[in-house]
Amino acid sequence: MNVNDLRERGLVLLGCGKMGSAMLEGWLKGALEPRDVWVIDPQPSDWLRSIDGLNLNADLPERPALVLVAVKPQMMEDALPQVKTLGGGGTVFLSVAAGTTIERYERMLGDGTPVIRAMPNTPAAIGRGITALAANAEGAPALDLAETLLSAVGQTVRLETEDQMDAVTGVSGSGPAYVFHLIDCLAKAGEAEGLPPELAMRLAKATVGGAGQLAENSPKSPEELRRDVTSPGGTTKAGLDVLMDMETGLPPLIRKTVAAAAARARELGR
Ligand SMILES: NC(=O)C1=CN([C@@H]2O[C@H](COP(=O)(O)OP(=O)(O)OC[C@H]3O[C@@H](n4cnc5c(N)ncnc54)[C@H](OP(=O)(O)O)[C@@H]3O)[C@@H](O)[C@H]2O)C=CC1
Ligand SMILES: O=C(O)[C@@H]1CCC=N1
Repeated sequence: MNVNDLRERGLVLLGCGKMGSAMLEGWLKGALEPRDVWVIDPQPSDWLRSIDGLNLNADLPERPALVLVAVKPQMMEDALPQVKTLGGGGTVFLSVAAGTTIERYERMLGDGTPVIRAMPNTPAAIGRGITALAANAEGAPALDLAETLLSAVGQTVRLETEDQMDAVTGVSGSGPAYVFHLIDCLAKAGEAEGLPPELAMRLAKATVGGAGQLAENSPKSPEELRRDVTSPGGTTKAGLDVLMDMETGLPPLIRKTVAAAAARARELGR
């Protein structure tokens, strides 16, 4: 199966909120035309309504090549029956729902349904996401196509086992929220040190954005890059002594944060 199959047979997007829209926006930049896509969403956004040629809450094609499931896990029981008849064969189901396991889809859609489970993140909205993928045996032949689709919105990575998906969710799926919170905390701390709010926020955003890009592009490890900032007996060392405390600093806090997100993903999957 390849992108031509999507164009010939259609792609159905079940749920088109933040994540579905980020991905659709990426595909419409070149991989697909609006007429190739059927969107099912009870309250379509103004942006969706404005796309000429998009099949919005229209009758579905008989055998679409792929159904992308982008509803919240809690809505799954209500949403999935709308595409249940497409289970059991030629249509591939690609899910981005946190926690919802491949086995649960097989139970809901019937044995033999090709299922790919994926975990993207919201930097997809600017083509800078990363998506992890895992498939059942029937879905494995469609992994190349899923990667092609998802690489329109950033990097992709295949997991060795689906079991890794909840940890991935805790790290990169939810991760952007941790980083946005870090930006807020950094700006608030700057304000507390006497900076005007707008300046503090501008400094915080540029620092996190620039450091993230440097970490991604540099041949040096984050640890080396951190050392480059840290002059002996200087200001950074004073700050890091607080941040890197193994009992009260960031390491135990981030460990607990990621563990809580992964545990919630496992819970949602039940
Ligand atoms: N946001 C993120 O950072 C990430 C999200 N995900 C996963 O993506 C999925 C979607 O999350 P997100 O985009 O944030 O959530 P949103 O709430 O923004 O999007 C879900 C969409 O599904 C719609 N919907 C609700 N019920 C139905 C139904 N019965 N049939 C069809 N559509 C329905 C909602 O409509 P309405 O608003 O009217 O209820 C909404 O537009 C989740 O499973 C989440 O785990 C994965 C990775 C990252
Ligand atoms: O918060 C959530 O459940 C979703 C999954 C990963 C990011 N957002």
